[in-house]
Amino acid sequence: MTEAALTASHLTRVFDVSEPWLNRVIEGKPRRSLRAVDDIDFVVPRGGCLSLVGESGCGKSTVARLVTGLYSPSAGELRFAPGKGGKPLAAQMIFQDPYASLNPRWRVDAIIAEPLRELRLRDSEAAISARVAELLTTVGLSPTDGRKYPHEFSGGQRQRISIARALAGEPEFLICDEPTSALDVSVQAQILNLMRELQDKMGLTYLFISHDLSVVRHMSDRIAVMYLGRIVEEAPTEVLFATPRHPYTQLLLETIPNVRAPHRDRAVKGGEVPSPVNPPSGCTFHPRCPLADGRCKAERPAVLSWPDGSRTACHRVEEANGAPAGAAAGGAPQPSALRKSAEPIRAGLR
Ligand SMILES: Nc1ncnc2c1ncn2[C@@H]1O[C@H](COP(=O)(O)OP(=O)(O)OP(=O)(O)O)[C@@H](O)[C@H]1O
Repeated sequence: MTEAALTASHLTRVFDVSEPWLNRVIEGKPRRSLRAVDDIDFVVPRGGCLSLVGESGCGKSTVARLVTGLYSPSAGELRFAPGKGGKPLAAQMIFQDPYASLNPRWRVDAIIAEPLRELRLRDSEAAISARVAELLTTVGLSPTDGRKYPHEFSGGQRQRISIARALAGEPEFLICDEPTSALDVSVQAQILNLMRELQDKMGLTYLFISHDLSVVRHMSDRIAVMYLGRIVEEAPTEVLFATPRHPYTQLLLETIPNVRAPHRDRAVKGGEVPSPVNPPSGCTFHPRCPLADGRCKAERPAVLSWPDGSRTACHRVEEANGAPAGAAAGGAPQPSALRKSAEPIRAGLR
């Protein structure tokens, strides 16, 4: 059993998406709210990686912003374990688009030095320069690259610069929001390998966010699949890939091309994600679910925990499996043992 770095309990974020007051008064329209994150529980194991996966709009980035403190929860809570030396756990974010998140007018050494200066982590210019050079080397760049500007680098190199800047703040916890989705597949593998190496070397904890199960497969100890603001399945990575239980997880897995069907259509089948402003009744996945019946339309499924460490919110899974002695409703999962260091991620990922 591993210690938790972060525990989310009943985490909820509701946005007010009402029209302006005057329009509502004139046109008699009611207030409208959108449950971007709807009562979710998860644990990020210390020194491990939990990935959140799902289609666009399912609430992944909102969770990332809640964890970084950019948004506050509408309900529920986030509990961080203490960091090194009893200090609050230091978290840093790595963004999807390294170009947009790097100031184009600053040289790379100034970009990486900024957290060192702001957090007063080094007390002289010489010490700052030495640390910047060390960080550039750590992420596989050359200390002389510090003299260049972001536009002089490729996408993968820019993401290395973003990682170096994030590491400059000496974080223990990195929140990675689609860090490789703007990169070519072969470069994605290099960045994922670098992130895993850094995790092993520095004992970093990751909350990793992606719409692509194949990207998170090699990074994650556990994977949580989100749909319309809820976690519909959460399991140890190998369990999720070997025995995906939820019909939505199965749909997501079908979109991963494999050796036998490399050109498989990557769109998730079963139609569009419904509007979270006016979500479907019962199980919100029922309009797209090939297994849905009357109960799914009427009744919201509870989250059940299974003896293999997975959790699902699906009536049909519950009916197909019975409710075995080990299954229990609700509650945040326990952090389980972390994966062993695996083979390097190959170019192509899949
Ligand atoms: N500040 C906001 N105000 C109103 N609605 C918001 C706000 N931020 C997000 N939403 C809505 O919340 C839902 C979840 O959005 P979120 O960005 O978290 O999803 P996502 O899974 O990260 O999608 P993507 O991969 O496209 O970023 C969406 O319907 C989105 O329109």
